Amino acid sequence: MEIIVVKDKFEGGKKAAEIFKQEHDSGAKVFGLATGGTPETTYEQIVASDLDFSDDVSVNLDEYVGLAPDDEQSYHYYMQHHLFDKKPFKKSYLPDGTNLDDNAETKRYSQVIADNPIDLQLLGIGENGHIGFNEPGSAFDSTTSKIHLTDSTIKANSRYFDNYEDVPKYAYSMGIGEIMRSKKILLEAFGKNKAEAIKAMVEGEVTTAVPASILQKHPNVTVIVDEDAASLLNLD
Ligand SMILES: O=P(O)(O)OC[C@H]1O[C@](O)(CO)[C@@H](O)[C@@H]1O
Repeated sequence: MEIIVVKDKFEGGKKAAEIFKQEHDSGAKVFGLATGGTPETTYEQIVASDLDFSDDVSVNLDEYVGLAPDDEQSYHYYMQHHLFDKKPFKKSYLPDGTNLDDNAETKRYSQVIADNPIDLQLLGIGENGHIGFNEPGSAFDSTTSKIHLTDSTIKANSRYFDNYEDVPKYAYSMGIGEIMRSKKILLEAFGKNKAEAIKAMVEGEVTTAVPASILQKHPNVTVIVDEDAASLLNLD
């Protein structure tokens, strides 16, 4: 695991956008994308760059069950607003939150991922160590599934909603097994509230109690952390 410590999320976004450019220049065609507060500066930098995705495909990690693409809290809306409006891809895939038939939707999305092997997957990390929406206890070989969000995740994400009750309790998420099949993984974390999760991911035991810890077993992971998120690491 390569760890890059940056001053803040702005420097982190710049570094991440550089890595997108390098991978794109060396032939990456399928980009796995994330939502949440963490990748916002990365998308800002990508938008300001000369990167052109018009011949490429994007595959997002997750979507809330029950939210339609035009719902401002949906991850479809987030992606449209932060990236796709300004840097369109040839084709962009996200789980369909309006499909309430979870068997059909998870099967469909797993097929999308199988048909579009991911060259570079961007990840954030939850305070509880989740990647995508794969909460603690998720199997390391999981495929796309409907996840019951933990209280910690609902609380963390309630900052984007009027109140706690409005946060959807379920999400469709790419599985850990599918994330692990990405050729390269780029994980970002900014802020003190991510320090425990980063320490457990990098230096802790590989355990399903910390989903991100499985990344220790992936051959090509780069982690971009600011000084706060890196503050508990034993770096020499
Ligand atoms: O970046 P945030 O908002 O702290 O969220 C952490 C992670 O959890 C999620 O919200 C759940 O997938 C991701 O989008 C994000 O990478």
